[in-house]
Amino acid sequence: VNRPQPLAHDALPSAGADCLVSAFCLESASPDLAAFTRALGHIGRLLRPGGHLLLIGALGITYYMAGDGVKIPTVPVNEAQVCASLKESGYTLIRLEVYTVPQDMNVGTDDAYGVFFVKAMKE
Ligand SMILES: C[S@@+](CC[C@H](N)C(=O)[O-])C[C@H]1O[C@@H](n2cnc3c(N)ncnc32)[C@H](O)[C@@H]1O
Repeated sequence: VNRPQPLAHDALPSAGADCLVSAFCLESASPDLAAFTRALGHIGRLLRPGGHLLLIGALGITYYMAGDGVKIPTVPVNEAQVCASLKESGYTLIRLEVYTVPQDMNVGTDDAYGVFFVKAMKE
């Protein structure tokens, strides 16, 4: 997702995909908010105009543990930043839902305060 063309050029129909699903990837693959926004633009190139993006991600997350002592740094984003990044990358937001993580579910594997669920359309 850090590359302008994330997949081989013949991996999808030339018109682009109807729908793309990305879950808990962009905030872990992006070093900062600018890279998060660029990644949204990169994956958007895989979609046909009018195609839909279902994007799921963690809110406010700065790290997650991927195994014993393996701490993966992440970019913390909030709802407003996700909306702004989508707009900047050529999507129309259709729906945004947020799940707030209850305190007692925080067991130390990450520091997200919530999860966002987005449905957006590629312009
Ligand atoms: C927290 S895991 C989420 C895995 C899975 N999508 C899920 O929801 O359970 C983050 C995933 O992001 C993906 N990822 C990390 N860097 C990436 C990159 N530069 N390009 C594409 N995918 C990447 C890897 O597959 C990694 O397993």
